[in-house]
Amino acid sequence: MEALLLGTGLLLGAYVLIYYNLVKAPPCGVLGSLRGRTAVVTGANSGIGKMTALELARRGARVVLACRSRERGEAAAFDLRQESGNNEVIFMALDLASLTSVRAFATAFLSSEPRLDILIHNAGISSCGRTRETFNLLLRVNHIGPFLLTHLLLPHLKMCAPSRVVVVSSAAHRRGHLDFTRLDQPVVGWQQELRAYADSKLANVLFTRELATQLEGTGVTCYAAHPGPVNSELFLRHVPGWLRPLLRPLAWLVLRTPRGGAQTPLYCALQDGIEPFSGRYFANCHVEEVSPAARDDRAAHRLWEASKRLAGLGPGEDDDPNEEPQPEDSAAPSSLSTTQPEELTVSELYPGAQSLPDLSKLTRRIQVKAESEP
Ligand SMILES: NC(=O)c1ccc[n+]([C@@H]2O[C@H](COP(=O)([O-])OP(=O)(O)OC[C@H]3O[C@@H](n4cnc5c(N)ncnc54)[C@H](O)[C@@H]3O)[C@@H](O)[C@H]2O)c1
Repeated sequence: MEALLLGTGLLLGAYVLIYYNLVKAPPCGVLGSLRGRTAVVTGANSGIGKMTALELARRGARVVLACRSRERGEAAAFDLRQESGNNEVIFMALDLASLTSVRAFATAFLSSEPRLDILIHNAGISSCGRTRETFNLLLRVNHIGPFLLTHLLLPHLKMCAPSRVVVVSSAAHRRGHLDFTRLDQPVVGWQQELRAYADSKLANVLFTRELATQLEGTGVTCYAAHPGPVNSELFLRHVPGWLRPLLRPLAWLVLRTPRGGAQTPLYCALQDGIEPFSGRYFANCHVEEVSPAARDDRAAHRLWEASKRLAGLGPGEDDDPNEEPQPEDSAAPSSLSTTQPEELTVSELYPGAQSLPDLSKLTRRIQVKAESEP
């Protein structure tokens, strides 16, 4: 009897611990008005991206949902307009697997939208599904597409500085390893897919690191964000149909909600004062140290050069980091979000929400002089 009680107590304790640490992660997004600001969120028709877009819309931003499917993208835009009461939520077509589509999106965006303040690379895949491509589809969607999109949208980001780029990465980057001789090799079978997913998430962290270096002094900052383990369709949609009804309740029980998962990307997009951590990796709304492979500046630079080739960036298109940014819009506030007098502050709405990362816990970024590829 005692053993039974002890066992039940332990189980309950473990569940409460998991529930409050993982499922109910404290909201740490910042409240402030984003009126007059424009944000792009990729893959915003579901999961973490949809919740991220909702929070940005609630703060008054014009939000562009960059999604692959017109039907699902338009439906999400409709939902988000209803839920946020903000009519400035629109859909624009973007398929990150196609470099032509990325270019078409950038052309349409740059010609129709006068500004870009926040770019959130959220879209991602964990498997190739039934698609058989001649290239590494996971790297293409999770890294090369976002790499190209960032380059093409940089003129707007610079013009609107201070502006931000957030790359939704994953703790899976710790298992990643980049083999530069086989970067674009097609991925076959679930084991290779798992490895390629981790590699692409490592690419996200290294890309963010190098991007920060390239953008120093421009007022555009960037962050890699780990949303935590989230109950979304990312992995479930590739699980055999018969297994899904078993896994769904388990996932609901132990994983974070998409809204919880959106908190760290939102923090990176909105929190004032984190600019000195440009290029760093955040989890649970705190800056975190990454694995040695993910803080290797030489690898980051090598990946940058390889990505330029894989993204088909011509020499003229490679953004010149020394180029003078255009003058800041004098009407725009100097920080990304502005807390309006009539609005609630984070601590009023979410008591106990975390604020700035504890600077004393930070390990300095190791500066390794990047060398050009042999
Ligand atoms: N769910 C988790 O536990 C978890 C953990 C760590 C990181 N992440 C990351 O969070 C991000 C969002 O994932 P999620 O969990 O919300 O899953 P999700 O499957 O709900 O969202 C992924 C989104 O990306 C879109 N997408 C896929 N391929 C695309 C393409 N070719 N072009 C444009 N959009 C495309 C999908 O349509 C979908 O809207 C991903 O980058 C993922 O790697 C998720």
